[in-house]
Amino acid sequence: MALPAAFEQRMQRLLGEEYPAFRDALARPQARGLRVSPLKIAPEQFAAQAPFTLTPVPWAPEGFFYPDTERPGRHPYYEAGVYYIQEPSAMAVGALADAKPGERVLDLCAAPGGKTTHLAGRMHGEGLLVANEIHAGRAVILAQSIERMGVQNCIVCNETPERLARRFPEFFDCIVVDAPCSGEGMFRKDDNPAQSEWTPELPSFCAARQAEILDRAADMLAGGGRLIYSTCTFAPEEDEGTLSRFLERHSEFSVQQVPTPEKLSPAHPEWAKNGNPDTRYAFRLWPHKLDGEGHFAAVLHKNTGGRCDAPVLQETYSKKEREQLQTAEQMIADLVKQLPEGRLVLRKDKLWLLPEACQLDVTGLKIKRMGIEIGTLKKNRLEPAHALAHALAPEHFLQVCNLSAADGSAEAYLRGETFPYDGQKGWTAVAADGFVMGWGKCAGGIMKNHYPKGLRWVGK
Ligand SMILES: C[S@@+](CC[C@H](N)C(=O)[O-])C[C@H]1O[C@@H](n2cnc3c(N)ncnc32)[C@H](O)[C@@H]1O
Repeated sequence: MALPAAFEQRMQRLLGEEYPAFRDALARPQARGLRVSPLKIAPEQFAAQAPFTLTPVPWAPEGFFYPDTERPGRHPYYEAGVYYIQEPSAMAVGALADAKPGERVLDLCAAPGGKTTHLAGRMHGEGLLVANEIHAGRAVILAQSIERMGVQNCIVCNETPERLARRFPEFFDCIVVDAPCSGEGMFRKDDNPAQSEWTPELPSFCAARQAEILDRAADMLAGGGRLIYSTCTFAPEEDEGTLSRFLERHSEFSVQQVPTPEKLSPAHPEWAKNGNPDTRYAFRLWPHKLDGEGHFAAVLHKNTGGRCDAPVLQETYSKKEREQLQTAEQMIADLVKQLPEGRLVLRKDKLWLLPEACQLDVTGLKIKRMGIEIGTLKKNRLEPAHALAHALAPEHFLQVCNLSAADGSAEAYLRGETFPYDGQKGWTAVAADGFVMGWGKCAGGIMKNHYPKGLRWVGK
């Protein structure tokens, strides 16, 4: 693989004797990884029963390598949100963030959702997870990832860090800034435009943008909270450089000394101009030292400051809407045995369930989704949302039709096929080996397929 000459020269200068090993690693195929969602199954349990060859990723307990010859991204379990396909090094970020149930967590640069869904798995549906993406198109993809992974306690927004910071000063316990960067760590990845877009000036451009994003993250972090800064680049002008300049501007922050996860290496303050010595507590992930791409990650601690609350949701409904909500509650009882705790809200004809931590006043912000989408109210019926099928465990549905991934019946469902089914009339959750993929509607011994048309396996 040909690399940009200026990049090679810099890396040769920085790595010295190690450079040939680094260069050789970039010529080898990339490692493949998937991260199991604890919202669906305990990772070790899945590894024991999975139809793939999985070996643990040492720095992320939910993560596993799989061989290049296998395709877990084309499997009913993927569609059911059992795992997320994620580059193995990228899993270090969610592991270091270590989000806890009940916390208020913000993923500020979140699309397509790799880190967000990792954080969500650690939170087990408790607390508030805000996933933000500045680009509208990418925010749609982020919302789809959240839906597929069945995350209940997330607000997905499409905002600038500035506008969010004005709404949520000193609010979050944990903020992840997986920053837009020069992408040098991804030069090896298939179909990655990083290499063709790279110029010698890109790192300083990215570093300036990272500074602005991190400053807004600092505004939004509560005192005592942690800020995780990560990139997928080797450039010290970003990485240690961005961190050092941040620490200069923010005396209220320090780099937290966390135990070094297996295979991760210390960062290099001496590589950055005026590098702060404490940036040695940050981590580098090297492709010649582990099975993964290049990454950088640091955990920062905010030593001073308060913890503020944000205005809560105030919704008022007309008499007609109140009646609609009441009817909806009865119709929900025909779909599920029990919904998680939360407040039902009606937005136009759409019904959402907001867990308590998600009941925030978000007026004026661009919101893509919030809590659990329950369904759409049509004349005298409720059409359940696809998201609802992903959000609940099978035991919560009134009716479940369990297909098998091994005999091809789950795949046939994903292709949109109708099939004979001797079940009760009505909406039925359709699962692959106990992992719910979507809805079907049973009538007269036939299961009508309600897997969304846009998601169907065409030609697969
Ligand atoms: C490295 S990617 C995030 C990857 C994501 N965290 C994941 O794990 O799937 C960086 C993201 O930052 C977004 N971004 C670009 N410019 C930004 C800005 N000025 N403020 C906030 N986010 C920005 C990009 O659109 C991109 O989605």
